[in-house]
Amino acid sequence: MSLRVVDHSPTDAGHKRNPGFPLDLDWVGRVRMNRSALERRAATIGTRRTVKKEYQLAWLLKAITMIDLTTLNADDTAGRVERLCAKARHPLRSDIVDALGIAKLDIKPGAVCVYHSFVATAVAALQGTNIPVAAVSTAFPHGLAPVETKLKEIESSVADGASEIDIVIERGMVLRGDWQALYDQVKAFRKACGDAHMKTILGTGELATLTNVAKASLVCMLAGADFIKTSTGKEKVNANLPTSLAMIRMIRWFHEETGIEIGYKPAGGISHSKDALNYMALMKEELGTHWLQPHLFRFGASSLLTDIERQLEHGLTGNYSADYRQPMV
Ligand SMILES: O=C[C@H](O)COP(=O)(O)O
Repeated sequence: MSLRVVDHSPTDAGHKRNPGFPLDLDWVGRVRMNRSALERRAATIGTRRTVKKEYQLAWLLKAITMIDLTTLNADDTAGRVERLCAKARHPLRSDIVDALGIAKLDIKPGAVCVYHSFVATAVAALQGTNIPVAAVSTAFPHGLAPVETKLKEIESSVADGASEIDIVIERGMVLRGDWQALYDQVKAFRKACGDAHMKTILGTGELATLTNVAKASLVCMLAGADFIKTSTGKEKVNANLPTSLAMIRMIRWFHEETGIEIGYKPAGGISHSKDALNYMALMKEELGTHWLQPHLFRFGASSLLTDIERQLEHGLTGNYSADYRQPMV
């Protein structure tokens, strides 16, 4: 099968990391989001445009390179994390890779994402692959621990080899409108991350309004976030398209004002290929193809890869295989 595959190599050469900026409360005060307008716009994604046939397979392969392959369960074990890392090394069955003729592309996920306790296990299991390990540090998923404890957790994750840190903000700071407290804490987290890239989880389903989501996005970007991320996957409402639109528009505004490109990570409940394609279409339409690269876009997802693998097989054979043929962990 001849596949028109878009460029999968991460081209982050020349990417300037967010240095952080002073807290501009006047800018924060000017941020407003209109929920019904965002919902109307989001509803058009996936209806007006779809990618089909070999283009769809190419988009799905690209999606794999932007997945943070995740396990964040209370019953995680070293064995489960090792199996997840084995899947990260070989995200697609070899018969699918051969049939698509994509062995040379060496497709790998964006990162493996685990709790702090399993960072060392994942780093060891991924040795020699260049796949980064992301740790959810700072009292994930609630974020409610003394700041010193959270800073220590970040430092420990970095010491164990995590090169990406997903921090969670205290939702109460947003609900109280205490932007200074949020800024100060996220800035301290960024300092503790050092060279590790910081993704800032907002817990959007618990922030009450899209204006709050947008203001919190801005404050986190000003404080030095490399990525803004929707959810922990543990809130009642996780990633969705209207919320994504609010965050993506803040990324665009921030870029217009500062020239700095911030990454976006929707997370929680993204388990179908169609969802992945919708998020990618949204990114392309709002920020351009340039943003569809692993250093600027990630899916936080525990089961998306399984569905993508099934869709790729369906694209090749016309049949859907049973879930057990694409086991995750
Ligand atoms: O950050 C990642 C999320 O915890 C994954 O959520 P999920 O299990 O709903 O895919």
